[in-house]
Amino acid sequence: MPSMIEVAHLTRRYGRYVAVDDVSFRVEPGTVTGFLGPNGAGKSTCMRMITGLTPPTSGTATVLGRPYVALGNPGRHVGVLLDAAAQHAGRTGREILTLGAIMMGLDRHRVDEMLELVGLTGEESRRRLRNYSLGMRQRLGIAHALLGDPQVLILDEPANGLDPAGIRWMRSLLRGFADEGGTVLLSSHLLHEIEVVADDLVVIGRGRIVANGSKAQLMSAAGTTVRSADDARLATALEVGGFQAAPMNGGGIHTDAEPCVVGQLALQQQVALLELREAGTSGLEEMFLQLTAADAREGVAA
Ligand SMILES: Nc1ncnc2c1ncn2[C@@H]1O[C@H](COP(=O)(O)OP(=O)(O)OP(=O)(O)O)[C@@H](O)[C@H]1O
Repeated sequence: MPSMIEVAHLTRRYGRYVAVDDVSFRVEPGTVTGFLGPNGAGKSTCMRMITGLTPPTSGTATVLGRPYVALGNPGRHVGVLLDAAAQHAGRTGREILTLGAIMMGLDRHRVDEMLELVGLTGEESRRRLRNYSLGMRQRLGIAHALLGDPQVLILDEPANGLDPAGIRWMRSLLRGFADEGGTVLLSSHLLHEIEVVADDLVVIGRGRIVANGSKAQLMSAAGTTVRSADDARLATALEVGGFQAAPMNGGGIHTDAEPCVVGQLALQQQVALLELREAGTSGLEEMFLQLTAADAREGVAA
């Protein structure tokens, strides 16, 4: 089956500044792909190029096998949420959805269905957007993206402004969408926000892809965490053995050696182990921070 979204060597320069640098990835049908990167990494610029809002300096992006702008009535194929604040502040939520429905040639009852789906009440739908909280704008944006019953969703930081219950709701909505064969590309600057729902991850730092694969692949490559009675001695033994050994926040060591190797080395060194496990999620977080730390453009000083 062809990829639903295909990005090939996408590059965008602003003057001499390279915001997106030779980015390539694919998003497969029936999956949620998390597009992860720190602030300023180039996620929004990529998504704007995929949806035809920003012309690339070079490279191509296709959705459903065509450039987005070449899709007839694109909202019926691809649901897009790029900036939840970008809607007209003087319109009510209901008006925004109704206009969308008219433009896409949809039955008006879709508007009520979508309002109900995203949990906006009748009263809320009649408020003007300027009086919406960020979370309500996100819900409305998701309703707008889903209005045309698309096969593909492209959502830029949709969890921004949602409370924990809202984030959980959104995850189950997106999971359900993908399980029924839909395709989701979802960006975030926070791993924990999307790792539960993502099947695949594309990690971007300073405009470049720094990791790309299934979550399971990336997790298994995420190494081992160990706590012992003598971390310094164990770390030295690991390094002598050719492995990396980095101290973790709050104690313990993160290493690229497998748990059985760490156990053997600890035995040789007669260092008592207190805890030994595959790093999994915490390793993924560690890897995300390491991969992007050198690439973060903002954040450290903030
Ligand atoms: N129109 C523009 N003119 C000049 N620079 C731009 C423009 N749009 C984006 N950039 C720069 O390109 C870089 C990537 O921005 P982008 O918004 O794509 O990042 P992001 O990963 O989406 O980050 P965030 O999570 O902060 O939105 C940033 O340094 C940004 O300042």
